[in-house]
Amino acid sequence: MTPETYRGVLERAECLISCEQVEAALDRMAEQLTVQLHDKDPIVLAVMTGGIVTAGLLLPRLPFALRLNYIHATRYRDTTSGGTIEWRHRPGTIIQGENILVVDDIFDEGDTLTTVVNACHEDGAAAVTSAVLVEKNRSRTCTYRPDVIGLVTPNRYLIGYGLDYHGYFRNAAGIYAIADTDID
Ligand SMILES: O=P(O)(O)OC[C@H]1O[C@H](OP(=O)(O)OP(=O)(O)O)[C@H](O)[C@@H]1O
Ligand SMILES: Nc1nc2[nH]cnc2c(=O)[nH]1
Repeated sequence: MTPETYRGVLERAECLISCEQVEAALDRMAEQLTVQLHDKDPIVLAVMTGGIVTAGLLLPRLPFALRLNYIHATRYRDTTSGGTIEWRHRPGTIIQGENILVVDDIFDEGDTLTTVVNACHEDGAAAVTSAVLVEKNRSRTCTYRPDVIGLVTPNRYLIGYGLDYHGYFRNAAGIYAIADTDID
């Protein structure tokens, strides 16, 4: 992406959620997760790639024994619309008999989290809890819902706090909706 394009996308984007609001949402998520998991010795699975930002911000807020690992299923692959799920890393036997916490940045159509949670059950997890920073306010065909949700946003294409546009803007400070004219 050229520096001009980068600047233009950011200038045209609308800030929907400030850093302060995201931090407050993370505090609330951590409180709920602490109640649910403080004595469960969970393995946290960050859903790569965007989920590492939410996981990284959440972990220091969780004052109990846990281990960190990752899982990688992707369906957007540098585009703004979802396709078929592609597996890049599935942890397999290490999750057998364990309490799993799956952490992702966004629940949009819901296919990614549904697939990841189902895979954890198939691979023998004792229990699976899920947490997402953002849920879009939209209709969806999947019936699964995350256990813990930080924020609810309008159904627009979002960037920031792990959410990318063509691989960029995961580091944007705040959650922004890109302009309709930038959606491809
Ligand atoms: O609810 P869904 O419609 O399935 O979309 C949610 C998924 O989309 C994004 O992942 P993406 O496939 O873009 O990979 P990324 O994390 O590398 O950006 C996001 O991080 C979620 O995992
Ligand atoms: N960056 C980004 N990734 C997504 N994956 C699913 N929905 C979104 C979205 O709104 N923004």
